[in-house]
Order: sequence, then C-alpha cells, then structure tokens
Amino acid sequence: MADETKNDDIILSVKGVTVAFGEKVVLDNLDLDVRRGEILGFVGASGTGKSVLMRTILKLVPRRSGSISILGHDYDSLDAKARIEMDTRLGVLFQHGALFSALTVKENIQLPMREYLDLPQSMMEEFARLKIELVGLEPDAADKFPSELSGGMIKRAALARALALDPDLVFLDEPTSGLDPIGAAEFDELIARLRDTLGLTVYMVTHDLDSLFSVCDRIAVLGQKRVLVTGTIEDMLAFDDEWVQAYFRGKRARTIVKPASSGHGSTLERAEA
Ligand SMILES: Nc1ncnc2c1ncn2[C@@H]1O[C@H](COP(=O)(O)OP(=O)(O)OP(=O)(O)O)[C@@H](O)[C@H]1O
Repeated sequence: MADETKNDDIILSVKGVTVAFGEKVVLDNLDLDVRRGEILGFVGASGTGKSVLMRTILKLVPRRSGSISILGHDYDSLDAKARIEMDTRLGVLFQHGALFSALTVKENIQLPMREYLDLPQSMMEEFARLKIELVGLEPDAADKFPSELSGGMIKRAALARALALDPDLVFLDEPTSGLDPIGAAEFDELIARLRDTLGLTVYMVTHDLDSLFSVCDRIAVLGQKRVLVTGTIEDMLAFDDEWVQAYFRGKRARTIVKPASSGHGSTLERAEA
C-alpha cells in the first residue's frame, strides 16, 4: 500500500524492535508507525505479543534491539526531565481498568496529577470533575470506589485516569473486553469522540471486531513476530494470509452489518459475499 504519510504525522515509530524472554523471541525486527490523530486497532492471535509490544513501547519490557520514537523523540536519548515530560504526554488504560481499589474514582484520576504536577487540591478537584464529565460518568461517580462501579463504569473511570494529564497518545489494552455489546459500542463512540474533539491518537489492542469495523482508522495485524500488514479493512480483506482471512472474513465478521452508506459499508458487503 502506498504510504503518503509525512514524518510530522507519525506520533509513534517502532523500528526493527526485537524482544525476547530468555531463548524465546516474541517480537523479531518489528516495524510499526502510528499517525497523529488516528485510532489504530492492533490485532493478532492470542499469545502473539500484542501486550508485550505495548509494554515494550511503554518501557515496561526491555527490548534486545531496535528503536522507538514517540512524538519525534527517542526516549532513550532523553534526559530525566525530558522523560518525565514525555511520560505526561502518554496515557494508558490497562486491561481490566487497573484502578486502585482503595481509592475513589476521583482519587484514582488525581493520582497521575499528584505524581507529575504540583497543583493545589482545589484545582485537582476541578480537573477530576472535568475528566469524569468528559468520559460520560455521572458526577456522583467521583466519590465511589471501583467495587461500587459496573464494568462499563470502571472502563470509563480508567479512561478518565488515562486522560488525567491531557495526553497526546493513549494506549488502550482491550478496552471493550467484558462489556456487553451496547456498553462496548458506547465506549467505542466515546473513543471516536475524543479523537475528533481532542485530536487524541489512540493505540488500541483489541479482539473486538465491532471496534475494528466501526471506529478504527487503521488496523495493524501482529503475526510471525512482526506486523504482517497495516491498513484499512479493505486492505485486511485483500491481504493473503490465512489468519487474517479467517479473522476478517470469518463467521463473526459476517455478523457485523453496516449500512452501505457508511465508510466501510461496501467492504462489509464484500465480507458477507
Ligand atoms: N514476562 C514474560 N516472561 C516470559 N514470557 C512472557 C512474558 N510476558 C509475555 N511472555 C510471552 O510472550 C508471548 C506473548 O504474550 P502477550 O501477552 O503479549 O500476548 P498477546 O498477543 O497480548 O495475547 P492475548 O491476546 O491472549 O492477550 C506469550 O507467549 C507469553 O507467554
């Protein structure tokens, strides 16, 4: 596929990255670009290394070789102050939310603010209130503990925490897993709205075909220890690989029906053929 992306548009660039645990190589010479303002859906069979790649990008897993540049900077070449500044520009929603159970929603959201910013309590209260509103939670969710929230509310609260520092790029690890189809669709709409209103770039690891069809601007497929293909749904359907074909043309894909007038409508008609 022709790639006309300018370098300025690349918010995350992964080049030649290899990650191994002992003898076991999980990612081998992997390349991936994420463009500013897009929702990139990242898929791959279970155990192929999607979480490992996300954790490698976030410096939670060491790599053997290769380079990772975020917002035009190679993290390894930054000094301590610049690294902290860089950390504030990234948000992460780990699978299952990973909220602190002993803290209220408001306190969870304020945690990154306490860690990275020196703000008066009154300002943190106001910022937490705004984030709660932004993700579509009721104001009274602020003082609730995670155990008092539904699965969908936990995801939204975790998203509010990921957005606490107004990041440029957010990483979402299976954000709709465990949600019912309506809750998942509402969460997808929220993500798309944040992309459109805040210009947020979203890197989303997902198994959710609905999300891939409805909100992802591009898709990247992980397989054979590297990114096999990136592109639109059309590119996936045209890509000659057994797993990609089974995934995007399989039974579950065929149950997703979109009106022909929508962006991917014709694709889906083809998928059903
Ligand atoms: N800390 C670790 N030590 C050793 N092996 C690991 C470690 N973390 C991950 N792995 C291995 O790396 C491989 C990729 O795991 P990963 O969790 O990234 O897969 P995944 O694509 O996210 O899978 P799923 O879709 O099931 O969540 C697996 O074989 C896993 O066992």
